[in-house]
Amino acid sequence: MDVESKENGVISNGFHGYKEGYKTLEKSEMNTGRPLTNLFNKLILPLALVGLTPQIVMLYWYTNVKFAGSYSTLIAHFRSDSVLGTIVAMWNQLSIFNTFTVGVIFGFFAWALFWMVVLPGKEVHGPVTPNGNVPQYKDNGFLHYCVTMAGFAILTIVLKYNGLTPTVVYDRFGELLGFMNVFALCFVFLLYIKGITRPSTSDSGKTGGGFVFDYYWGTELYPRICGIDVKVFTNCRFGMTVWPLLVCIYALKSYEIHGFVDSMFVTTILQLTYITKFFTWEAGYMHTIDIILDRAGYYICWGCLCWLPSLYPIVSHYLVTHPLRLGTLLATSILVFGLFSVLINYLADLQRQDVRKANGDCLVWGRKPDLIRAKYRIECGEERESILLASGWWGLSRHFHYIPEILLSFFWTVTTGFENVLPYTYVIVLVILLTHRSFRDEQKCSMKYGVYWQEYCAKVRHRIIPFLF
Ligand SMILES: NC(=O)C1=CN([C@@H]2O[C@H](COP(=O)(O)OP(=O)(O)OC[C@H]3O[C@@H](n4cnc5c(N)ncnc54)[C@H](OP(=O)(O)O)[C@@H]3O)[C@@H](O)[C@H]2O)C=CC1
Ligand SMILES: CC(C)CCC[C@@H](C)[C@H]1CC[C@H]2C3=CC=C4C[C@@H](O)CC[C@]4(C)[C@H]3CC[C@]12C
Repeated sequence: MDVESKENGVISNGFHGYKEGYKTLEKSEMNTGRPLTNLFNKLILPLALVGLTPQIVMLYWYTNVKFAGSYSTLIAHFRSDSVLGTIVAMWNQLSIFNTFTVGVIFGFFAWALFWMVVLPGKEVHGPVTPNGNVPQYKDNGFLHYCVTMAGFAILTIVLKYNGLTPTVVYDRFGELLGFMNVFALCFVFLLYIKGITRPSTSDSGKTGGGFVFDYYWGTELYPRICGIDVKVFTNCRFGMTVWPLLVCIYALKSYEIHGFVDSMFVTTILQLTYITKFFTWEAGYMHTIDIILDRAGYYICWGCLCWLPSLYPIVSHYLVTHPLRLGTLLATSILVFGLFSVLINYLADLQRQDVRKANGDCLVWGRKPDLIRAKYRIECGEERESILLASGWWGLSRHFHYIPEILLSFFWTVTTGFENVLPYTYVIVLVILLTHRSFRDEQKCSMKYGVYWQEYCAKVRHRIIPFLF
């Protein structure tokens, strides 16, 4: 890094116009050169997502509480009362602006922001951005997670002694989600304005895709407000933290109604293990496309504020009203297979990281690793090198780690049995998300590494499923 100057917690390295492939990818995603495809990508798809997904997250909740977790009953209701009628009736039942919703949501924001600022952490850097900035982070995610879970345990005990319970969040989740939806839609609009008028860094501005696309995609890559990184807050300190809290609240609710239920126990352990794993690796997440490629717009910010809290804990939400006794053998088997899946996913992520850290001077599965020393050029002309691992987990397929990720979600879902499709929504969405993500990530890698990426693809022929896909 040449001259490093600090702009809002993001270091500017002096050579602007830097490119590791990301800028080109962003442009190619927006402009395909085909008018109809552009119209679809820039207007129709973002408009459909912004219009429909807020209703969809509300409908997950509504289907669970009003239609016994059955999509068929919801569809029957759509037929008798119309889709619009059902949605209007759903919103009419909710009073979303009240002291409870404001208190819970802003109280949690204050808690998360406070710990984000005060907890210590090593300074870590994200990759250099298209415009030559190097984002800085304080790696205190794991501490924040521990403090929050401990705080929740203490709050639960204090409330219990006062005849209260945190499961009121389950009882009034529709109101909270409704409020969060309105808040997130406004917040994303403010981010849109901020990116144009008061950007934190030079990785900002309109994309040229029009208002709808810019609202959906965002106008800034790394917005910071009063020194707080917006994406770290929405993705990690809100979305990924609310998920385990909701899982615990739903487990408590189930315990209040049914006592100990093994299916709820198994799904809770599996989800909490996965989330704990995420927080131990939070700094690694700063190198993924969510952070280095996706701007802070509707997709990522609304997604982490509303989509994640509604969809990701859906199995636990469903089990509150559908307790299923699995029996010791089945419960233990699902737990063991699930834990084994998290372990494989974790080991695959770790293997790639370790090989790069050791500059290839290590063993992979007891052998010298098969490596590609991939060269790439940054826009100022400087050449850099990175390692692509072509053996171990990364030699089985190019995104083998997605398989245990999907299997794990299947295992924590199969605890619900096979009565309804609704609890399987997350698994289904995850398969689509990860397949799409593998294409986006490979487009990025291909632009970054060129022939070296082709060499890797020639060595490791399959994208996700060995010998198949
Ligand atoms: N539950 C959910 O909703 C989701 C979960 N996930 C999980 O998050 C984690 C991160 O996944 P994801 O964001 O897709 O990113 P990955 O961990 O798959 O990382 C992709 C990056 O790794 C580098 N890379 C690719 N191939 C190799 C190789 N052979 N050797 C070394 N480096 C390589 C490239 O970056 P570089 O530029 O550094 O070379 C590439 O962009 C995973 O565990 C995944 O399962 C992901 C998405 C959604
Ligand atoms: C607009 C919506 C239809 C879609 C919103 C999608 C986002 C909420 C999610 C897109 C990618 C997701 C994630 C990526 C990687 C992750 C690492 C993993 O270890 C934990 C989960 C996650 C942070 C995950 C969270 C939701 C997304 C950002």
